[in-house]
Amino acid sequence: MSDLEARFHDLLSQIVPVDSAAAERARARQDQLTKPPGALGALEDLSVRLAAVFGSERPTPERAAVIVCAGDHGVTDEGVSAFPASVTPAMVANFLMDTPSGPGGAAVNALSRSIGARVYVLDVGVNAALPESPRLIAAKVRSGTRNLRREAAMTREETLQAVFAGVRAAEQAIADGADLLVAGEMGIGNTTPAAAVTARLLALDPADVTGRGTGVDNAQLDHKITVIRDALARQASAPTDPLGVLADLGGLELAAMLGVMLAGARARRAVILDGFVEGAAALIAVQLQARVRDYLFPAGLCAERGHGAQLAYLGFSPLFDLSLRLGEGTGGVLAVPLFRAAAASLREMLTFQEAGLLGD
Ligand SMILES: O=C(O)c1ccc[n+]([C@@H]2O[C@H](COP(=O)([O-])O)[C@@H](O)[C@H]2O)c1
Ligand SMILES: Cc1cc2nc[nH]c2cc1C
Repeated sequence: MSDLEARFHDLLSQIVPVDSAAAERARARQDQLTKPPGALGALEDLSVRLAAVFGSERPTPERAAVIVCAGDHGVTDEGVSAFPASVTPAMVANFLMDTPSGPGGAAVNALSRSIGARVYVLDVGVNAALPESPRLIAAKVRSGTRNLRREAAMTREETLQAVFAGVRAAEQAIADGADLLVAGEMGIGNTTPAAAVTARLLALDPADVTGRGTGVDNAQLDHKITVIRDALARQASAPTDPLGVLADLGGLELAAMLGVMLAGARARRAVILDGFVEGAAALIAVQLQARVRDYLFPAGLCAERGHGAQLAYLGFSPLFDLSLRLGEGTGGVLAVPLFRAAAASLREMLTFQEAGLLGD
């Protein structure tokens, strides 16, 4: 076993179960708050899950950070995206650009500013030199993956290097004060590896989990499904080895997001998922270590086909459906105010008894 693989197993074993006693106290408190029991709907369940993560029936998830993991994909040679691969470095430059409104001119920057979340940009595999920036975490493993239609996208070592880059980025965000981590990504072509990983890990037909990504037409969608079928037909990874599936069919930014999820869980922070690409990384995370599931939180249902199957497998109900299909972590960022509100209901609402509203 390589040194990295040994460290990876240590990381998995250091993830402890969430605090179910705190969850029970939070549930009991929700039931006594000045409202009909259950009237805050999904916010109540969210608050109870947050209590379990933070080990308190009065959780305080306030500071949010989004880690946008970026990488390129050799499979773009097959024409699986509506946009050229050059958009990946261009968008990363946009995430880092100084604008009159503040740092970053992309949707994730604007949405994050609107809710006071910090944006970290992590390069694990962009196929171009990037501008220097204090906001860029430079951890390029290689300049994009290999073409997964023809060969394994990454070696196991490359995969683990990208995972640990994600771990370090999450640890940096946590050291800077984040208690809500949003996993986000940028990588032209990455809905193809996300669909391939999902099909293999959930034993589903590629046609059922492959969507239009950035907006491919019907003919391109059929071709994309064929590319994924060819990748699966190489039979180079078994569903019983999720890390092997990630190396074979995944991508560098998927691996980095896995690292963000594992590091977040180890540090007992909540990790908010965005869309379909995050969902694929989450499947790997929970198949490697089932305890991670309780630290992961869905945001909205995204428009990419297959996201619903991922959430169903994970046992999550989405918080909203805004037909988002952008990526970057945008859906996760939009969910942050709901997390703060859910926790505030537990902390700040009075019980009937505290409010003196109890009849006799
Ligand atoms: O995460 C999602 O649900 C999602 C759905 C559709 C598109 N994306 C974004 O679009 C890019 C991938 O789309 P594509 O068509 O190039 O595979 C990548 O940069 C993602 O951030 C992301
Ligand atoms: C412009 C653009 C922005 C993106 N952000 C995430 N994926 C993207 C794909 C494109 C094409």
